Amino acid sequence: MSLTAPAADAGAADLLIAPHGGVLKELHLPPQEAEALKQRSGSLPALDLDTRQLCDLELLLSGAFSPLEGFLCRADYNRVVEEMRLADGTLWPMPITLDVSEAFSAGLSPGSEVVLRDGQGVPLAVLEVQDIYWPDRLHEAQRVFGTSDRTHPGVAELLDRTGPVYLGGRVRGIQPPAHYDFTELRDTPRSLRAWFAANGWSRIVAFQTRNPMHRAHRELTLRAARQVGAKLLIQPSVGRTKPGDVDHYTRVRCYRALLPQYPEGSARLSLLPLAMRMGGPREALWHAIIRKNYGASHFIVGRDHAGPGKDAQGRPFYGPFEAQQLLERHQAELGIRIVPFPAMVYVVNRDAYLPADEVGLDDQVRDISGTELRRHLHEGTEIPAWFSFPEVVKILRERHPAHAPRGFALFFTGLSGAGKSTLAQAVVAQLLEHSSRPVTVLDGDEVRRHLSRGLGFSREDRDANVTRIGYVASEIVRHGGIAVCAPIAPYASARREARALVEAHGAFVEIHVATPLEVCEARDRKGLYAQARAGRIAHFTGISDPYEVPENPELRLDGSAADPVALARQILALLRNRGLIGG
Ligand SMILES: Nc1ncnc2c1ncn2[C@@H]1O[C@H](COP(=O)(O)OS(=O)(=O)O)[C@@H](OP(=O)(O)O)[C@H]1O
Ligand SMILES: Nc1ncnc2c1ncn2[C@@H]1O[C@H](COP(=O)(O)OP(=O)(O)O)[C@@H](O)[C@H]1O
Repeated sequence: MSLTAPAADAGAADLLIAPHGGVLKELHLPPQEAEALKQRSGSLPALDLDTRQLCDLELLLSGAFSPLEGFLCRADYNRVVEEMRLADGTLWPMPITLDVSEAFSAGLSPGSEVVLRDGQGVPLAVLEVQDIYWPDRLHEAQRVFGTSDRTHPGVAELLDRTGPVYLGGRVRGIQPPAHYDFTELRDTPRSLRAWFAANGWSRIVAFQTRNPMHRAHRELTLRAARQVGAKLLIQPSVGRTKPGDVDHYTRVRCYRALLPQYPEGSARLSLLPLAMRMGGPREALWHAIIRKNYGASHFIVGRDHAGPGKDAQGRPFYGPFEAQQLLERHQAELGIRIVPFPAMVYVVNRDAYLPADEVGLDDQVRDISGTELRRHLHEGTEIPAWFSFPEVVKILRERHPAHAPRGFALFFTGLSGAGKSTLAQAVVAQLLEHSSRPVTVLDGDEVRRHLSRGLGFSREDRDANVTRIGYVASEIVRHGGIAVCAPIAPYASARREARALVEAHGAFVEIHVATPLEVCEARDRKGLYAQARAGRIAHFTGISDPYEVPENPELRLDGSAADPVALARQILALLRNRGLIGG
């Protein structure tokens, strides 16, 4: 069985930079072979990919991850983690791995085939399993991200939402993942290279972004392009970015509105279905390699490239110019030229944007952070013309109307009988006294009658229960609603998972109802503690099953310290302080 031949570069295409490793590794099979494999795939074990895996697969198949020919086997993985190199020595900084559960891996052995499907069950590719291995994910986090702090989104995903077993092996493509949005802006490395060749572009500087672009970005990209005498490729990541980012539909509308601000024929917009890891320097190196595969000769690396924000102690995970330094160290081997750029700032007295390192002592500098911009949008206050373009601001205002309430989830956790349901009821009653915002209650017992019917109290079932609650809450929050959840949720990892789901769209307020076990047991409203003590109920939380005490809840209160009305008032005060409710 043969893979499709690499693009036959000819004429203008010869002027383009060679892909990483020399050859564009497109992994799609020719149509007839793809159809035959699709027919056969019905009888293979199937894996339905999550968003990250789907993005990775799409970029593997299209050749954007050249020279990779599949998901990393152990030898490649180990060397990538330790040294940012594949086993053969090729520079490659990010582990591209296919994680699965232990149960799924149990039915496989080297030589097995697995059909990789999208969320709707459509077969996209077949993996020839070469290697099945148990990675040390903590070690991976420390080496790849330089930390095991779960405030880092890449670390949280790796430690809490990544299966324990990795499958390595070659991938053969049946069909690319389907996209129904902005189809005219989606390119493969081959199609973009062909467009460059057809339009006589060979010096091309690529710009990566996960945010809406404003004047500072336009100035930066224009300057970078002029500096190196190149055309500009604006290639935003639209696969998965940092939780809480502006959604890609809105961003792409903004980018489109910005394009007329560039000299005609000087800039091209193309979307990259990349699942970012927010891995700072290593990620920047990876971004550069990907852009090289798309045919860009230069790559802009700004301040704090692919930065994950601050750690649990409020310190940045990476130095602002660490990414630039790392890429410069590998410049010769990389091929694609790095264009390092300082932050662009607005200098009031000159009414111009300047690189931060060109600003004089007498200059008066202004900037608006992402947080400030969100505040302006929320409060409907003026966004100055020096900061952005009216066309871009209009799109952002449509998406984030002023004073639109932000959705949030109130997540009570604690032992059975701690007072979670009672407090949830009291809070809901007080919320409804003041406003008519929609409130949905996801109470432990209630959820188990519907959403989680059939689940028991094993760790696996409890985790599934809490994740379902987190998922439903995240949908409610996404639409600006209030979700009040009250499960025991005894495991920290499942609570973190629920938090991550919700925080992608709004606020997550965790309240530990820390009523002492003796009080809960003395209350024993349902008689369950007595039964648990008598050994008639196994795995009862607090008696014969663990409860992991939350380390950093937004609020911890003793559910026996005051009456529920008083405790609920305390919670409402917290919500008010955080700007989540009015009054
Ligand atoms: N083994 C065991 N351990 C703990 N709780 C038990 C168990 N068996 C039944 N129950 C009853 O189920 C309610 C807890 O369900 P949850 O969905 O909140 O639990 S979990 O979050 O999935 O751990 C809990 O309700 P609450 O008392 O309202 O917390 C109990 O009534
Ligand atoms: N603040 C409180 N003061 C006194 N009793 C309370 C308080 N909160 C709850 N209770 C009582 O404790 C029992 C268990 O409360 P419940 O809300 O059902 O707990 P959970 O949902 O955590 O299992 C109920 O009988 C309830 O009336």
